[in-house]
Amino acid sequence: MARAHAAPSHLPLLEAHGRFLAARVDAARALPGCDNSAMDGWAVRAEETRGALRDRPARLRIVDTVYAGHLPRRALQPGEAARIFTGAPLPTGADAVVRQEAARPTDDGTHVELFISVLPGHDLRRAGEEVMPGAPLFPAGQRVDATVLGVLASLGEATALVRPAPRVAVLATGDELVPPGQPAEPHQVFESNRILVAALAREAGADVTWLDRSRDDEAELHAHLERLAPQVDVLITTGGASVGDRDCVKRVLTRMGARFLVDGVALKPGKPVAVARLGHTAVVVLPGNPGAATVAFDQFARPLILKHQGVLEQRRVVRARLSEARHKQAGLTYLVTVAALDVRDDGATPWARLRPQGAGQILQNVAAQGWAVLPSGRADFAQGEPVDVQLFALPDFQAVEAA
Ligand SMILES: Nc1nc2c(c(=O)[nH]1)N[C@H]1C(S)=C(S)[C@@H](COP(=O)(O)OP(=O)(O)OC[C@H]3O[C@@H](n4cnc5c(N)ncnc54)[C@H](O)[C@@H]3O)O[C@H]1N2
Ligand code: MOO
Repeated sequence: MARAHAAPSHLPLLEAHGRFLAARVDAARALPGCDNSAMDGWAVRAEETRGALRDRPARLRIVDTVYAGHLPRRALQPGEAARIFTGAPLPTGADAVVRQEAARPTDDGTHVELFISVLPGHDLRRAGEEVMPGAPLFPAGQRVDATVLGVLASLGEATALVRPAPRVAVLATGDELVPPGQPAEPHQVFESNRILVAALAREAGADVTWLDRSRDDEAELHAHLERLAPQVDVLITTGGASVGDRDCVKRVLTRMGARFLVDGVALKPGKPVAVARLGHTAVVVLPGNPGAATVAFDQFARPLILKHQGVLEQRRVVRARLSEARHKQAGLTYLVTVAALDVRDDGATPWARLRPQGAGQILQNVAAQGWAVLPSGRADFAQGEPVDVQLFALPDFQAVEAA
């Protein structure tokens, strides 16, 4: 879809949660910022602990107490030690810490006895040992999760440069649909796609600003589309995408001047999916079957929503063996829900535990791990046959230029 991403802006860290970095982040300071103690104990010169044992302790004069966030009052001279606490800066002259369990102050509090011998660097955290100033930390496209937020804050960043969430509207169509919470006859269907698709859109980073419903009536549908399209970046419809007499979504869009980039694909579930542009708005027409809507959203709407945020998602793909044989239409690629990857002791390749496939069913995708890809060109797949599985967890995101 030829559309520039939204301009990035600096958001307070918690508001940037779940978004994607619009530019690389380099470390603005060292981590840690200075040499400091890893333990509560005593800052010492390591050489002065040489040979120390419990019955032959090294004895040093206590000259200072250093707390985290405070500077030492003075440098350590030979024969001296400073009381020090975890995270407190190391006094000049000290090069090691002896933890307090291995030491004891004398009764008069003037000296400390050390029961172990330590080498320089013992129980210290060195300035820059984790991150050097200027080090490239996160690439553009990095997803801002909790761990990334923690790192940004520890570098002193109060904001992150991210693109705003694309605005998304979801319009469910169908005469048979009844909103949940109202009474329904057996021939009626509780409307579930709106909440399903809205939540999928949100999981892809969208700000779902509208949730509407239309009957299979061209004038009503037209009115909804005309009102919603200018207000959002991505408009997603469900139902009425196929060839039935009342499947009028594509017809109405065409009449409104939409340009179709995709209109039907060799994919199951999700075959009738379409992608179009209506003015500045990207429109994704999802099939009404919930299982088909889920796959079509995943393969067509999700990438669009992510692209608005400046990223291309790359899922991990693993080879796995089919837990059962499958027959399919040869001309279509099938995406079959994988409930789990099972590692058995019969080889290195895991087994993809397939769920029953039903475009009209809704349970198969709950807590799913990925899609098994049964490619077009063949009808029969044997049990145990290795195929590619697209995994949902831990994808890579790469920054992309606006098309
Ligand atoms: N003759 C043909 N018939 C069908 C074809 C075809 O190629 N030739 N394609 C089939 C495929 S594949 C799919 S997928 C479905 C999709 O059709 P539509 O997008 O037109 O969906 P509807 O007919 O409106 O609804 C299908 C099914 O889903 C239920 N539904 C719809 N919206 C919702 C909702 N918001 N919440 C819950 N359930 C919903 C609806 O009640 C129907 O049961 O077409 C095949 N037909
Ligand atoms: O594509 Mo439909 O999604 O096969 O049921």
